[in-house]
Amino acid sequence: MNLLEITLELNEIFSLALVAIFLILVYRWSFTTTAKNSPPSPPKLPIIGNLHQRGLQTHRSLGALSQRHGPLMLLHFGSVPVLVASSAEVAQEIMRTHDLSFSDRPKSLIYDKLFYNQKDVAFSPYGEYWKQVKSICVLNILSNKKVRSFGALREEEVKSMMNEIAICSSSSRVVNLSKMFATLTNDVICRVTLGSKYSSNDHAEDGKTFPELLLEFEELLGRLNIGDFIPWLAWLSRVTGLNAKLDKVAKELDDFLDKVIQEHIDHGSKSTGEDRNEEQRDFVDVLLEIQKGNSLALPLDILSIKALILDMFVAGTGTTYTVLEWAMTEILRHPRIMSKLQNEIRGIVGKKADITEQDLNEMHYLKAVIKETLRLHPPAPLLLPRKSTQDVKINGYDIKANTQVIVNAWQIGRDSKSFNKPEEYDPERFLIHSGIDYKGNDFQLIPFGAGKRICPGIQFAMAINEIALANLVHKFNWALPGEARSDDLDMTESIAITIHREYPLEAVASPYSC
Ligand code: HEM
Repeated sequence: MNLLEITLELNEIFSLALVAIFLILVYRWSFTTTAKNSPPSPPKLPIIGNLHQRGLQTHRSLGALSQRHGPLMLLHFGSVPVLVASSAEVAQEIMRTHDLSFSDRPKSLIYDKLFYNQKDVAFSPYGEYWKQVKSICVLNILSNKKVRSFGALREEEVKSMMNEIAICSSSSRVVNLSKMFATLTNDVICRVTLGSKYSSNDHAEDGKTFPELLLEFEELLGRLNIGDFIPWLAWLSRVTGLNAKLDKVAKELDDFLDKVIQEHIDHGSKSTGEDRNEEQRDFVDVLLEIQKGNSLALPLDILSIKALILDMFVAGTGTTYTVLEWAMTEILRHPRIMSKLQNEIRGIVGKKADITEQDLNEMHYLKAVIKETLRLHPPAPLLLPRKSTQDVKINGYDIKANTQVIVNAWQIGRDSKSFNKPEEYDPERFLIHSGIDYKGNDFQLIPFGAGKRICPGIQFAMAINEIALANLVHKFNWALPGEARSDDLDMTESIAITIHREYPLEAVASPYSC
């Protein structure tokens, strides 16, 4: 989101706030309609409700509000009731005890336009279609077996990143780690999904690369569309340009996907025929085969195929590389942790040239570093929004059907009831409590969500992150550029659905020889 767009969004919210203040005077502050047995709510304004309290970094604003109103809060975004969960206990009530009642996703103009009427997995309403497409993705890309089968491909891409770093290092150039991580993740997902890389050299018609298009897409996903919450103000999205921008980016990506699918169809037997073994077939091949086989309860149309391909990139790329970005940021800020990690990895790998998956299993400190990064910097701090499908009671409070639900994983990870000195980056805590994991059973650490809607890409993402981070700290010693000290490292977060660093992470690498 650029400055102009942020200003527009702020203007939009600000004008709405002014209108609302006027109405408050008109109604002589007589606007109180919250039901008796609802969870605690901060006071709301007419029309906009609590929209003005979302802030640009919504996880932080909601976190601060929850400190005042408690871990189960009911807000109103316009006319939409929004339940906010900010403790492990409440998250468990929502995503385990009442999981089925909270497994739906809300509708939104943004998701509709970007994901072919929410035909992807992530934004699809709960139901048979969602079950079918989720299991297609798990079976063909995301299962443990599939993730293991991509091991060689992952290693090749990590090697290619290490070579790039070695080149920078030999010419004393600063390494733009953020860019390297984005390319690595994009290349792995491209090869698995589309069969080849579409990175910095492949330009769409207007000169944008595929990763650039994805970045714009991701930024749009994090935008606020007032019309989703105040339906009679839906026209505002046309005035602010949001509608036009959504159409433009959706069209650009649609053209790109058409091109890729057509290439697969044109290659005919080469791409989809039996002469290619299971390992050689990419996700597009598999989806086209499924479509041709026509054996599904709900047939896959071409829009579903495009939505599923897009999901793998949008749900998988930014989320995965942001973990590497924040992990390297934190260990550059904490030299003691960096050297402890290097000692572990160098001790296990010894004089071998390459790190194997078997080696990774022994790297407990590496895993603790990744867990601690996910705790303090969950890539999707508010997970993805959910919606209740029936009336439910939580902690004695009545929650009505059609209430939107936000689980603040960012705030939950910083709860002093669960973690000692929660603001400190301290991977050791996960050596002591090594049983705490992020797979949806320990509600104090839920960067991937939990329950039926849990992220199916955990293994896929962690396989990339572990091998990449292990190689980075094994093969190089790292320092900040110039005279910068670890305390100087900028920690500003971006404003998007996935929280990256606002400014790229840059560092200087010097080769390590054992
Ligand atoms: C560190 C990396 C990742 C993080 C932190 C992450 C996080 C999340 C979160 C928070 C959700 C929503 C869960 C909920 O509603 O409870 C989600 C859903 C999803 N993720 Fe991930 N994700 C990551 C990587 C991936 C990867 C690599 C893929 C695929 C290549 C992927 C595919 C999906 C899909 C398809 C969904 C939708 C699931 C559903 O609605 O049923 N994710 N992810």
